[in-house]
Formats: sequence, C-alpha cells, structure tokens
Amino acid sequence: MTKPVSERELVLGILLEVTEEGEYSHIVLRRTLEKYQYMEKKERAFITRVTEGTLEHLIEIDYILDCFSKVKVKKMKPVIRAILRSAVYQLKYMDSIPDAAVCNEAVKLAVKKGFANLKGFVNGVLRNVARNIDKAEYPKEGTRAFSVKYSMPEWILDMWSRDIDTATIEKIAASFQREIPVTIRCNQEKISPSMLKEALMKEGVHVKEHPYLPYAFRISGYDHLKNLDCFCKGWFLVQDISSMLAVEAARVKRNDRILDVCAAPGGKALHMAEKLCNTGFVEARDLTVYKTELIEENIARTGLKNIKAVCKDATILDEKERGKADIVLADLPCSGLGVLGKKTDLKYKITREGMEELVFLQRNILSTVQNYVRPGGTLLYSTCTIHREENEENVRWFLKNHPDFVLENIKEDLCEELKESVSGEGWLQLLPGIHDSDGFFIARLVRKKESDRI
Ligand SMILES: C[S@@+](CC[C@H](N)C(=O)[O-])C[C@H]1O[C@@H](n2cnc3c(N)ncnc32)[C@H](O)[C@@H]1O
Repeated sequence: MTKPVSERELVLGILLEVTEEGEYSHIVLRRTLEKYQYMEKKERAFITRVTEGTLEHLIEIDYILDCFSKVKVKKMKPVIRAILRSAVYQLKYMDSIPDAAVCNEAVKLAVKKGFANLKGFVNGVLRNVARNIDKAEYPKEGTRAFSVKYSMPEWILDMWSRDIDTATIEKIAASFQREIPVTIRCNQEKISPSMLKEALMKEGVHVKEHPYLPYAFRISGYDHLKNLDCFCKGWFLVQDISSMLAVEAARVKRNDRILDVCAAPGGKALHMAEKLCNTGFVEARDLTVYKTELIEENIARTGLKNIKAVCKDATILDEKERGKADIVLADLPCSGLGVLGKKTDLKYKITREGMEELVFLQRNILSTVQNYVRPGGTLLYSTCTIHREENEENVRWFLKNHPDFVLENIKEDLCEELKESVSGEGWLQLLPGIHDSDGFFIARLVRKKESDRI
C-alpha cells in the first residue's frame, strides 16, 4: 500500500516553505516532524538529513545542477527545482541510496505534484548528474571557489576577508559543515560535574570533558535528548561553551543584582543565577510573552529560586532600574554569523541591509541599558556573530559615546588556550574551526566609579 504522504514529499514541502516563502528551516522541520510523529524513526531521520543537507549544500548543489541541466536553476519551476535539489543532495552525499532509486523517486514525485509533462526533464537531468557528478569542474580560485565548496554566499566571504586571512576563513566555513557534538553545562546547583558525567554514561551517553571549562561536556550517542533522565531532572542545560565564557567574563559575585536584558531562552541568565549560589537576584527580560515563557520553562526545570522572567522591551528606558544593577548582560540580537553550522539556512537569509539595521538596534539597546549599571558595575556585551561592525566597532562606538565606561581585558577570566586570542584592547572574538566553540564575541565594559571620574 502506498503511504498517503512520503518522506520525500515532506522534504519537498519543507524546502519550498524555506526557499520560496522565507520560512526558517528549523521551525518548519520541527512542525513537520511533530505533525507526522507516527512515522518510523528511520523515516524521520531521513527527512531531517535530506532537508538539512540540501540546505547546507545549496550553493554547491545549484552549481552541479547548472553544470548538467540546460534549464538553469534560477529558471526552473519552484517544485521541480526543489525536487532536483534534494535528489542531487542524495546522489552526492547519501551513498546508501542507489542512484536509480533517487532518480525514480524524484520522477514519481514530480508526476504526483502535477508535472507529468516534466518527468523526462527530471529523469534526464538526474541521470546525467548521477553518471557525471565526479567530473563536474568546480571553480578553482577566488571567493567563488570557497563559495561553491562550502556553500557560503560570496558576499559573506568577501566581508570576512577584510579582517580575516584566507586560511582562517576556510577553516570557519569548513567547520560549519562538520557535525559537532552538543555541548552541555552541568547545573551545579543540583549535581557535581563528575556525578553528572557518571549518570549520563549510565544512560548510555558518550561524554567528553570540554577543554575550556570544568563544568562543560560534549555529549553524543543518545537518541532523544529530552528523554534522558538527567535532562528531565534539570541536571544540565544545552549551551555552547562560548555562552558559558560570556558568563565567566561577567565575574558574578554573591549577592549581585543582575539584569539580563535579552535573555530568552535563558541559558546565560540561569548560569548567572546558579553562580550566585542562592544569593542575589537575576531579572531575565525578553521582548515577547512567548520568549518570556521559554525562560520560565527553563527556570522551572532547573529549580533556581533567585531568578524571574519579565517581558520587557530593552529599547525602552526603565527609569526605576537606573544605576541599580551590578551586572547588565546585553547578549543582543545579532546576525548570527557565528552559528551558521546550527542554523543551516540563515546564511541565505541575512542581508547587508539587515545587518546594518541590527547594528542600529544594538546601539540603541546598549545606550538604553547602560543606564542600569551602577558606578563600578559591569555591562557585559556579547553576540554570536563574526562581524566587525556588530562587535568591536560597536564597542568602540559605545566607549566614544559613553566616556564614563572603560573596556576591561577579559584574559584573566579565560583558560590558557584562549588567553592569546584576546585582542590587545581586551575583547574576545571566538571563531569556529579555530576555537572549540561557536563564533562569538565578548567584551566587558565597566562604569567608572565616581571617585575614578576626572
Ligand atoms: C541572542 S538571543 C539571547 C540569548 C540568551 N541570552 C541566552 O543566553 O539564552 C537575543 C534575544 O534578544 C531578544 N530581543 C530582541 N529584541 C529585543 C528587545 N527590543 N528587547 C528585549 N529583547 C529583545 C530576542 O527575542 C532574543 O531572545
């Protein structure tokens, strides 16, 4: 009996929503998998792999198609384009599926979607690709070569090349295509790192210490993270090491009053609350009710009592908080160029204009929230991007416009391996492929005490 809807048909639907309607892949994929929960684990894994893989390698796939099809990718009908793209992904990256099956399934799907008249075209292009894929000549030099090899938009590579050498850019781009185990932070309010490691291993999880912090681990080899007993008990949180380093750089002390102005889903806010050891308080704010509820869910799971989630717009001054916070964490919305490996389709959606708007928003938020920092208190600025304007240039701009702040060097807050990566000015830009982390930026700004002012 044929299934009412096949895995490949679902992949097609997701790809169309993402590439033609501008939806985010992780959201559409999650929605689809939730809707078709009855499907076998193997089928669900196929949908995830082909969707993410096709999007991850989209520029390369389009290059291959353009080599072997008379009709160029841009001119194809959206449904046919998406069918061909996912089929080329399977031909190139999934050896376990016979080429003939990939071609036949693609033709069947084109017919089912009302394109019987194009079944000869689909069949012809794919058989041509299958026979000759190894002979496709890739560009050998310049930005185009990297762009096709790593499916990175050329303008992003060009932008990076203003500040980063070619070998490093290649390492960054390659790192986005590698599968990296999930990083977790032990919730030391509930369990010690060594006991967590033991408990996870008992559940069959592969656990490796992270070199940068003693309470961070890389985990792999589990099925569903949310089914792990250790997860349900709130013994750990999924968090990249870079976020933990940002919290280390904030230098949380007992009894501190902390304001996290862009906190959802709450990773750093919860980490800071944990560091307060049942003293002080963290107010974790975010823009929408939905985002605030995400923070609340995480607070409930970890069981921390010195933290609360509040829905508030960081661009609007909250007069009653003026000068009260020991630490303000500004982990701001950014272009996300440091996490392209995790957000597969983001690289095709970011634009130069969008990034300029983000710089404007970041400056607006920084100017507003600096008001909450008490004299001698800290404004910790971080982003998960690799973009000079959003990072170091924002810090320079901030210092120029807020001369009562200074930039402190964060070297002493980091492990030996990272110390030499701290800039002369004192901020840290982490680069995936170079560092064992996401791409991330951290700067600690401190408001001068009254006595330090001239
Ligand atoms: C980089 S994420 C924060 C991640 C968070 N700090 C963590 O560690 O889990 C940026 C957050 O800023 C929020 N945001 C965007 N604009 C905002 C605004 N005007 N006011 C408050 N939050 C905002 C977004 O909803 C998003 O959750």
